[in-house]
Amino acid sequence: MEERLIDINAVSKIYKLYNQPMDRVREVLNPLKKKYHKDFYAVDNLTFNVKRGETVGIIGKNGSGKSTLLKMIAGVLSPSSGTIEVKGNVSALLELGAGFNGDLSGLENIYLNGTLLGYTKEYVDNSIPEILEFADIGDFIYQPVKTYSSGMFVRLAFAIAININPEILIVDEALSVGDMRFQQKCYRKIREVKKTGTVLFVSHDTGILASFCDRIIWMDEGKIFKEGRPDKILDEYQAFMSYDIKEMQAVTTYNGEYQVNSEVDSEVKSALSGIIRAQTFGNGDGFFETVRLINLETGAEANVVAGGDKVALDFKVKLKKKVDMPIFGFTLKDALGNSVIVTNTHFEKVELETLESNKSYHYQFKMEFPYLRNGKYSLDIALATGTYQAHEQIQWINDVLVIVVRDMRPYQEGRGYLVPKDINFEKIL
Ligand SMILES: Nc1ncnc2c1ncn2[C@@H]1O[C@H](COP(=O)(O)OP(=O)(O)OP(=O)(O)O)[C@@H](O)[C@H]1O
Repeated sequence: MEERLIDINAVSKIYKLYNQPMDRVREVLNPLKKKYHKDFYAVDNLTFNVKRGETVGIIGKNGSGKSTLLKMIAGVLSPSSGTIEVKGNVSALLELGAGFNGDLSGLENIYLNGTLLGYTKEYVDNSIPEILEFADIGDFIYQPVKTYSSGMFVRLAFAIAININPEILIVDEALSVGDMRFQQKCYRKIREVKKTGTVLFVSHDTGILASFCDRIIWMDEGKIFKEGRPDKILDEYQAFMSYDIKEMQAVTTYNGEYQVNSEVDSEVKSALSGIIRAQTFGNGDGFFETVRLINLETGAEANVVAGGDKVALDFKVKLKKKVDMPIFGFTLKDALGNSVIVTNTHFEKVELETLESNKSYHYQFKMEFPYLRNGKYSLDIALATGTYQAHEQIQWINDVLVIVVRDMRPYQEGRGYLVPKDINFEKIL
């Protein structure tokens, strides 16, 4: 059986909320023990576990209870009810500078933190060279940490947390402060921790979560609202954050039945076969009847494309009600859900007529397909009404199309996102 490193059972954290500060005193002094407070559940009866080798991302809007949960796992806060069992040493990066004494130098704080985490002086002595190298803040290590910039703070905190070989690493949004190079260095280290232990992550960066996490827990009002694989949960979360939509309906993908061209090899076939069911949301005033990517030279449906192909995103919509100020748009995403192309009729400066009720319309976005690295991509399509700044979704469909990009030249593995069409290498004399 896989070993559980974190076991959380019916955990709640309740805060007493008073309407005014005096109510707290009134409550203490009241001879009849009258209540002057309301119970507020920051974390409400949560149960889940995390196994060794698993990385779990925690998402949710501000105030949904993420930090409270991580603090309880880290042992900084105690739950009001329920049990938390943690096996192994925990290293937590919670609020910036938590656990630091501002008047002590960086070096003294390393010892202070080491002791707080239960390590001997010898152990910390041995870890010092690695910590200093990782933090890379030079002579500032001898200065009081209250003089540090927020970036320096996080460098030192992370260097300590990661270099004492934690089995459970908890990172609460802290990394967003460091610069890009430092972040990359941290992510490499986090991958190492993941091999033998577990990492719990709070971040608003869905790209990072998609590339790191095996599982996402979406919290809302102190409860688990949804949990599952990143590709399933993160799209819905983004829709929720942008449009306040919590439930998407499942629809069958429009291109679920592929007529895979016989020249296409088995690798492409298998990429196309694992298609996820598309999900949709909107106010229901209209819907997409068909969505296809067409190769304009052959006229055929293009499930497999290469950079430079002339293609059209061809779609038909049917309106149930009249739609003023329509906007059509699409997003092409890579396999991790990162947006590669985002455009719409507003960006393309297209003025659209009012769409009449009970009518169907047929449009195409035509373009030369960009030169992207080989792989599987998916496409979202949407019809909205209003302006770019303030609009309502008529229908948005996630992952309506899955597209495989194939550059037929040999040895295309390991390329960056964009593959320039022609790069000439010249010797300058
Ligand atoms: N000491 C406290 N007393 C009363 N309420 C608190 C206390 N600490 C947190 N809360 C409340 O608990 C809820 C959850 O807070 P928490 O910081 O865990 O949310 P979060 O999901 O981490 O938010 P964010 O994304 O803003 O960091 C919030 O409504 C917050 O106001």
